[in-house]
Amino acid sequence: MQTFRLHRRPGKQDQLEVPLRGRALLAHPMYNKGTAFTMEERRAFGLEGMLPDRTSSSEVQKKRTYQAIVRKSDAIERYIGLAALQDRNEVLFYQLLEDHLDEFLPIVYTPTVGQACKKYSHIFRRGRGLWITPRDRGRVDEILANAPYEDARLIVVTDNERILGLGDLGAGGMGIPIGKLALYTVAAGIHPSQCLPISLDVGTDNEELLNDEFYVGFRERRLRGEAYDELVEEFVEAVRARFPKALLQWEDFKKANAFRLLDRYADRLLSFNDDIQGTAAVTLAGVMAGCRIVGQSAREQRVLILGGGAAGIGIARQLREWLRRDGVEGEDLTRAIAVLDSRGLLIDDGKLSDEYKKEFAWRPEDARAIGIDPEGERDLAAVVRALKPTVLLGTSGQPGIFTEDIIRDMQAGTKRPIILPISNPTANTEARPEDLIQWTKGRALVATGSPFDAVEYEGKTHEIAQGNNVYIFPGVGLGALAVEAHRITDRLFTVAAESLAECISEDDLARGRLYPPMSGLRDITRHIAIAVGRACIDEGLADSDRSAVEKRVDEMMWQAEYPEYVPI
Ligand SMILES: O=C([O-])CC(=O)C(=O)O
Ligand SMILES: [Mg+2]
Repeated sequence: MQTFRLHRRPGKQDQLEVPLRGRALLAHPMYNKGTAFTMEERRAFGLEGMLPDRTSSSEVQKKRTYQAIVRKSDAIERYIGLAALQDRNEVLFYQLLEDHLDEFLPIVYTPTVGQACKKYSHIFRRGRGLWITPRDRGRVDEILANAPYEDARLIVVTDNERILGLGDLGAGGMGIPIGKLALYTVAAGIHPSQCLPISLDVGTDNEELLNDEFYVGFRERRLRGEAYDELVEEFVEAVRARFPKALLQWEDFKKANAFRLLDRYADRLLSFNDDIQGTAAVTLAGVMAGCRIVGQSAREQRVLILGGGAAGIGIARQLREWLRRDGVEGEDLTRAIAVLDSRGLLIDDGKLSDEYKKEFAWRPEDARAIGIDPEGERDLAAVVRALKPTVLLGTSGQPGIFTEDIIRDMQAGTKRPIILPISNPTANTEARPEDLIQWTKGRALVATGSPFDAVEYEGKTHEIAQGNNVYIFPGVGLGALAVEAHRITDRLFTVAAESLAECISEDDLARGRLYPPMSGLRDITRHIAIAVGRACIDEGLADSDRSAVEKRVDEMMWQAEYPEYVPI
């Protein structure tokens, strides 16, 4: 493996010692500058004659490339164009992403990334990241040794079984770790060479994929049970041995595996589950903002969560702590949070098979106390009528399930309902913001998981903020890495949620926004990272110097710029 040594020169362009020449340099996505190579660099690195004459300034190169992308009218074509750019020139890719975050985030991330995952085998160009299949049992470490860089600090891994709200997408799920890591670089400045996307391609139960002649993944039914656990175990041990400083983010595992793996490895590996913990923190911050707007405290809230999966239960845990901190306890605490799965309100009637759901199951007498017959109707409509929630959260992936009737029933019990249909991508959202605003005559406070345009209602503009874990995971990751934390806990996500809430201005709140504008993502991430880093030290999860956290965070945040190249 070649060494690229960077020399920082404050006030001047950094210098990079580059061990490559000629074609190898042009073909290296991390170090290729394309037409931005200067005449001196072309001479020094054997590139003369390999590029057209004129050196582009970074500005001109960005402008030209931007136009080449936005010329494509189709979102998936833009995705393909950006992915190709990432594979050709990473500095330029990150410059464009940062300069046009509002425009390109919905391409490299939800919703378009969902489409790209679905079509993965049909649009496949070049592999990125690593795949591990059941055939690699016994030699996972050899696969990790093939990572393009030695110093992985951030690993996002999926087994593809619950990609966004789209379900089992087999090998196509790789788009998600790639997209999440691109955001780690944009938001937290984690250097691209320290990011490693991994797919545990353990097969798929998606018939369409199994029957698709173009399917590029491991064409078998999903590995399950002990064999699955053994493969994951080998994988985790190989990560610990090869990348001892890395943080691992579990992403888009289906609920049972999501909870099991998080619990099993939380004490052995610097790791967290983004869908359980990241989504919970971003939701808490949004609910806190909603309460500030309506001038209410936590203890005045009744929360209904539709979705008993990773996100729903994670949110319930984070909100329960929030209520507890505000003095809610005992039965009041149980009855302040209703979680509904596909069978309706979770009730401990001896038929609940998922262990993690039991935490939030009501006793039959609790249900009766609000007028729900445990043996009778306990679906969304019935529970909304009985509970009169002030906060309605959707993590079910079921489009349109928050109907007009349900929202009207909710509004009968609260003046300004807080409603977050956060399932992704766009087509899986539980309700469209424009409908929610209309049905509630402009009173609902709304945020969604995927991006939506602002809604005009009776001359007023309602901005729809995006309640997506992208506000959280980069800051938690950066903060933990900056202080070399050895563990991640739920408490750090509470800190992240509170720090995110601090970034919302009075002006945002006055406009009904539950989150700050996405364009400030880098500053928000820095703010969260500093708070998380300090919390790691306070909680005994890291041994670093508390007064140095801010400096460490700033040192870690890479900016996508070309250094000057010098030959070794
Ligand atoms: O990827 C996103 O946009 C948020 C997320 O984690 C999910 O929906 O699974
Ligand atoms: Mg996810």
